[in-house]
Amino acid sequence: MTNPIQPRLTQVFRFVRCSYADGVAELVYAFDQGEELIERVRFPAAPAVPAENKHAFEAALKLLHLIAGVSYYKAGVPPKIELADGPLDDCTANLLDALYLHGLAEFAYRNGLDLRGRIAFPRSSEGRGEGDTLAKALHLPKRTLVPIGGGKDSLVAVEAIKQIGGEATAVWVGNSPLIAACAERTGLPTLNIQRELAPGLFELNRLGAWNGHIPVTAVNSAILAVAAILYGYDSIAFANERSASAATLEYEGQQVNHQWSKGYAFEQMLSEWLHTHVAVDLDYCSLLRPYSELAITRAFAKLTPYFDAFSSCNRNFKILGPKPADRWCGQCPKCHFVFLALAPFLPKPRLLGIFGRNLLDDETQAAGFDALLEYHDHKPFECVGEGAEARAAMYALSQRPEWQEDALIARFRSEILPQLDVAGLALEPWLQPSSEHRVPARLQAALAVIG
Ligand SMILES: CC(=O)N[C@H]1[C@@H](OP(=O)(O)OP(=O)(O)OC[C@H]2O[C@@H](n3ccc(=O)[nH]c3=O)[C@H](O)[C@@H]2O)O[C@H](CO)[C@@H](O)[C@@H]1O[C@H](C)C(=O)N[C@@H](C)C(=O)N[C@@H](CCC(=O)O)C(=O)O
Ligand SMILES: Nc1ncnc2c1ncn2[C@@H]1O[C@H](COP(=O)(O)OP(=O)(O)OP(=O)(O)O)[C@@H](O)[C@H]1O
Repeated sequence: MTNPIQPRLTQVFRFVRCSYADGVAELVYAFDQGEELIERVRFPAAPAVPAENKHAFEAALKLLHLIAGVSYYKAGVPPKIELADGPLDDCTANLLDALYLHGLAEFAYRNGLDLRGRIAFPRSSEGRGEGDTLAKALHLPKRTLVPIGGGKDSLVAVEAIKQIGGEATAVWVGNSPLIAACAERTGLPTLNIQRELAPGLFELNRLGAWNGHIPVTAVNSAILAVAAILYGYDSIAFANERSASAATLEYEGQQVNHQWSKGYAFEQMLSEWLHTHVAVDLDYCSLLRPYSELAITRAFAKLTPYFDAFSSCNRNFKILGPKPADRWCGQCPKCHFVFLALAPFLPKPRLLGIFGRNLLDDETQAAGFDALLEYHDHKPFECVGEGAEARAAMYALSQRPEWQEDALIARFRSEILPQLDVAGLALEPWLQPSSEHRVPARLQAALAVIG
């Protein structure tokens, strides 16, 4: 398919329409008068939507259309956004404005763009709307969709729900065999939803579209909200850690967070939106919200049955292009961080067995670990823990005889540690949960299992 428009010169981004039939949602967008861009989301063996749930389903589908548009909007970032269905109520417009501004903050920063003042979803002039009252209860079955990402976090969430006897389904979006293997290993019922980006987007990329990071967790969340109504689940429990709310860097007064749609601000906005627009008994939360990355790696270190199946290395999850030959590329910030964060909690040979090598005994990886520690660099644009957390893990290893000789630990001791205040390097505070979360009452027992 060809698209003759010059994406960076477009004036209007249009949400053209969305529809659903026979398990397939079609989300349609266009720039100016250009060709339609059609994303499809396939829900396998989807049951018919009962009449009493139709309104909720339509609302969730509409939100998915609005949220998934971020992949296409970013190709041109034109000055105007147009909605075929008319303006949004304040609550919806606030959610979308925030998501596009903060979820695209890394994209904007890396492309030298400033999106402040540019993103304004059309909103109804009355100023009030559906967001002011709760939606009706749908009496959804008491069971949980647990999204699986192939990495450690979602597996910690799965095992916690299993331990409290919660009814749950392991669900994932996309066709990653690695995620499928992890989902299978959970022993839970599984649900695999397929997502096909509009082929026209790749054509736009070839034509020189703006490109960069998008808030993919928001897209997955919206897909799962549709799935919850379709298949009948009263809760969606992500595995987004406390550290995900921390900015990657600050630039001209704006926080840039690679993980914005994994953060608590987005979780609160979306869960409130679902309660007011879809169903008051549909809960959206993160089961790992109270925990730091280090608390999660400590919990994961006990889950040995997953050690030969999981991977946190995002290079596995590319849609296009080559995947790493091994589950762990060993070169990227995720590999660096997960190696470092697991190290305090696993016997060294066990850790080296997972990664097939010792990343902390490889001098060529020094710059990568320095960035994690925020030493001479900012935190990488990746899903990694806070700098202070990485420093605490490094310090803990530097005190252990079995790690002291390794090249990067020895370098930490001689070069970096003398510049740090040891009082701020304890591991223990990172293992304490915070009280901030939106986990519904019936899943709260799972929190005690993790912590
Ligand atoms: C797998 C990955 O990390 N991809 C990021 C990478 O994309 P790349 O161009 O190298 O290859 P593909 O993933 O094959 O994508 C091809 C193009 O498709 C477009 N695109 C893809 C997915 C999508 O949902 N929307 C899209 O528009 C885009 O034009 C791609 O170039 O680099 C991109 C640019 O920085 C990233 O946007 C790709 O990230 C994916 C969306 C992705 O799934 N990334 C997750 C692993 C990820 O970053 N998760 C974050 C969560 C952040 C959040 O707030 O949700 C995390 O774990 O911290
Ligand atoms: N393809 C996917 N389908 C559904 N949910 C996903 C997908 N990829 C990631 N997620 C979910 O998004 C959240 C954030 O992903 P993240 O990559 O941080 O978690 P993870 O893969 O479980 O662990 P790790 O941090 O080790 O990579 C998790 O709840 C994860 O399950």
